[in-house]
Amino acid sequence: MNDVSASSQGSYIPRNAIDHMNPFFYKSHHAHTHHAHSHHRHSANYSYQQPYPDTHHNSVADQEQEFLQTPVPRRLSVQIETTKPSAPSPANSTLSTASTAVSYNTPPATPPLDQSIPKPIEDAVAWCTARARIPTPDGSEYFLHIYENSQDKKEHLAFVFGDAIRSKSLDKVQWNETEMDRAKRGAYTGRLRNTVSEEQQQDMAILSLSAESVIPSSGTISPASPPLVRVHSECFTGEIGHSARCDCGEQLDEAIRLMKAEGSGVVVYLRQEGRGIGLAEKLKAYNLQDLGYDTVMANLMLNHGADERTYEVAQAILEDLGMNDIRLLTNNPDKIEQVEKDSQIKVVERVPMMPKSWEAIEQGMEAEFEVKEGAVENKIVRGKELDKYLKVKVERMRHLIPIPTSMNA
Ligand SMILES: Nc1nc2c(ncn2[C@@H]2O[C@H](COP(=O)(O)OP(=O)(O)OP(=O)(O)O)[C@@H](O)[C@H]2O)c(=O)[nH]1
Repeated sequence: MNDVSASSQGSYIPRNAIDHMNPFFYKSHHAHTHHAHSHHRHSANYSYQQPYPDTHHNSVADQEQEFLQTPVPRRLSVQIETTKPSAPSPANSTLSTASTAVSYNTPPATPPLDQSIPKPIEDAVAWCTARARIPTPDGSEYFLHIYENSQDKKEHLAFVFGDAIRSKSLDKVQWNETEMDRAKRGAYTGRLRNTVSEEQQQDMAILSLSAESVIPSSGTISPASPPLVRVHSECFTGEIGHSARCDCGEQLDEAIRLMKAEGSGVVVYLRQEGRGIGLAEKLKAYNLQDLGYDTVMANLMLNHGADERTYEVAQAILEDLGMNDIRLLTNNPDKIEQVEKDSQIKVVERVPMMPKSWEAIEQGMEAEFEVKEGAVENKIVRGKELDKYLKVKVERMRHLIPIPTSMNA
């Protein structure tokens, strides 16, 4: 476990990060992290580990194959040593690709938080502070819910489709509030109607709500089958930035489309950009990906875990929305485990999210599958970078998507 392997070329990768490259490692290891970490904190334990296996002996394809088979930690659970190891010789301190060379010879200045200190176990609580109707271009609509919570300061969101799904915390009557106060924060059933005349629009003193102002709900009250749920993590680049590096925008659109079609469902939109590492760190990871490292390795090289997301807030939001049995839109088995863990929520069905371009390839429709140049209205993505990213998710992050047979050849 603690042996140090020195390679002739390479970067500072803590040996333990390599030893523990197992997607199940975080959970199984958690119980004894304290001992393990306190040990590592006091022993200089860096190694100059090549990010890819020895380039002198294997072909690039062999190296990639070998590397892809190395399981990865869900979160990085090693301590970075405070004692600086002896400096590598210049020859050992360069990561290079055919066209680029990047110096990488200093250990990270800021060690990650000490995850060996057990956090107090407390249940997350989430409460809805505002809700409003959002009409969409095809004439359908949903209610956007904003949540605060006991775990962080971020504004997590829920897109709620259909009138049957209600937020308990939103509907709760607050002390001294008027019907107008409730209407302002979205705590009404049905729809609000425009009953304000043009003259009244200038008069801010009119703060009452008439009976005609609310149109009662005409929708179904209880959905027939367990509702569709998507627990989605923020991806600025994929959802707003038209990036073809990932399928996040396409997945969000598809989840919304399916829920509109069913007339019911919830997208919990978590502000966990970059699998929890944040946008700035994700951009750094993209630079490493441009140098040839995959999405998992790039995170590890930045001293992050492969996936640092947590799902307690999602559970709390789903519980507030009265969810019990759900059909979860995901390819990610880790997400299913995390959403169900110690909660009332049960994933009774996993609804796969097949990437559109892979679906087209599998159906022999690749030629017909077209992404309009500069298209922004639909977020269907395709391309070599997307293919590589998706393959890594299947091979190293346990994602349950069949790789098109033509890509395995
Ligand atoms: N660090 C990092 N994050 C990424 C990268 N590409 C996308 N993301 C983030 O990954 C998250 C989405 O993760 P995915 O793996 O696509 O999906 P998932 O939510 O785990 O699984 P599904 O439910 O099957 O979609 C979002 O927070 C994105 O910002 C990347 O290359 N590096």
